[in-house]
Amino acid sequence: MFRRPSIIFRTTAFVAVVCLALVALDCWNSWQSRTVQLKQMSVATANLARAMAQQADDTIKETDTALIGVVERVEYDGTGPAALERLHKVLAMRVAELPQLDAIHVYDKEGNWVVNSRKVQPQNLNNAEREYFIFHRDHEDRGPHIGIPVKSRTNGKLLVPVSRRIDNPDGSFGGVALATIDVEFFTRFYDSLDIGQAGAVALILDTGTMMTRRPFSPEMVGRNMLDTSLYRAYRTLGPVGTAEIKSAQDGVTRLNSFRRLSNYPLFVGAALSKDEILAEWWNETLWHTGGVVLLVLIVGSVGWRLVRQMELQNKTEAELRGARDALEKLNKTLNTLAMEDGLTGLANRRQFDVTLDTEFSRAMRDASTLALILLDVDCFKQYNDIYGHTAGDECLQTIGRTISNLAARRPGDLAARYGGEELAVLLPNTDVAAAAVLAEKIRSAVRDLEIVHAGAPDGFVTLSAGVDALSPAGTRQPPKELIQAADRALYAAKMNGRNRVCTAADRPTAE
Ligand SMILES: Nc1nc2c(ncn2[C@@H]2O[C@H](COP(=O)(O)OP(=O)(O)OP(=O)(O)O)[C@@H](O)[C@H]2O)c(=O)[nH]1
Repeated sequence: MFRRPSIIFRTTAFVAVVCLALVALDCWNSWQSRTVQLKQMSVATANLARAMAQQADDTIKETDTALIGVVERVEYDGTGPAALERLHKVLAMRVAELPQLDAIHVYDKEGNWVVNSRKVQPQNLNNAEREYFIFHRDHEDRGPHIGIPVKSRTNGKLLVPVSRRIDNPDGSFGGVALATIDVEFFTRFYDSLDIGQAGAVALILDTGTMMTRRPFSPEMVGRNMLDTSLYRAYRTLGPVGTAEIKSAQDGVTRLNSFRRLSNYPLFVGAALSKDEILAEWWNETLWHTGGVVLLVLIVGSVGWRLVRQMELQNKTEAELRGARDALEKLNKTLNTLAMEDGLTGLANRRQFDVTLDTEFSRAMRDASTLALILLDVDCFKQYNDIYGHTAGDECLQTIGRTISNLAARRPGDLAARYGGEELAVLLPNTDVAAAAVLAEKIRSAVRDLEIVHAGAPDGFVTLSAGVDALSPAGTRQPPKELIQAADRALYAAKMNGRNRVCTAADRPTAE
């Protein structure tokens, strides 16, 4: 059977649910705003990578366009003294126009320096061992080639070589045209980007060689990046993608976006530190978590006080109920004590008087009968004298029990101690004859107890009884007269030799 939980349990559960709901709501809210923050930053890094890729693409495109012109001139004008003089001027002009360029060079098929954009034209220098030279010598491909970064022989700068092959009229290898982009050009652009303290960006060759990066360090230029997580992510997810990567170098976890250049075999990577991305979110989260904790504490403490109050109220109510029950019990006991005879356990005189009045009125009202038996222990003075007062008390108790067992069978019947050794039985709706029969039963039962009484005529304790009753047709008379009539009958019983029942007509019914 389902038992409804107590109000205290329900209140405690309600407060607990409210507190938990507040905490859960705050956690969910915080997690949502963290997800949004990371998503926004992912878009931001992707946009950054797009801008970097565009810048690198444009820079190389401009450089390559200049190279195409140079190759065309050399292939058509040749490398005679007049042509070289004109070419030198053109090269110087191109370099002056394009801020990213450090220089433009032309090498013959042996790698010897033919002409360049600088004012001074060094003699007897050879670049045949450079990677880009070897590439063009061995490949007939006429497209641009982005080489691995080199250090300038003339000014020591770090340079990104962009080169094209020059063919002889018969299609054989005739030399190389080279334009070098200053690494610092990219570095300056990357420094202008807002990527926080721990952010990083890089320009990397598709083959895994680092061109440049921010934070910049000269040793990183030309480094092989094949083993890095960024390169692996690019290879796996590329040409465009985003990945969360923990740096092996500085241990910082970053949100990386990478993108391949549209026209050249390079890719850029843009990364923002996750800690920096989430710094503001952390700040906000700490504030409202503090607020929620405070709220939970307030709700919890108010709830706790409420529950305590209820417990106290319940306890007080239980105590009051207990006190009321105890009082009722005490009242009952007092009532019983007030209405009961302490020795025999029968009703006392007070109760007898009250009941007589009540039953008398009822009998008059209903024109019914009401009988009264008065009983008196015979020669009781002698009994006390012979056996002592305590034995006398015990004898009265025994007689009381016997009367109680025989009389008072019906709800309205009442057996009472009328006074001293005198007892009474009140019987509503009973006539004299029926009362006399009951009186005889009592007398006989007491005699049959065979309580030895050396002072009594037949050696045992006996009773005498007087019986009378109101008749329905009788005239109205006070209850006192019923008692007097029964008493007269009792007197008659005594006079006629005791141990007998007499009615008001003074006729003994037993010997
Ligand atoms: N032990 C004891 N004796 C009581 C009690 N109440 C009354 N008595 C005694 O009962 C005796 C009544 O004596 P009496 O009125 O002379 O009558 P009796 O000796 O019974 O003689 P009859 O009534 O004429 O047979 C008195 O001695 C009372 O002291 C009681 O509660 N206990």
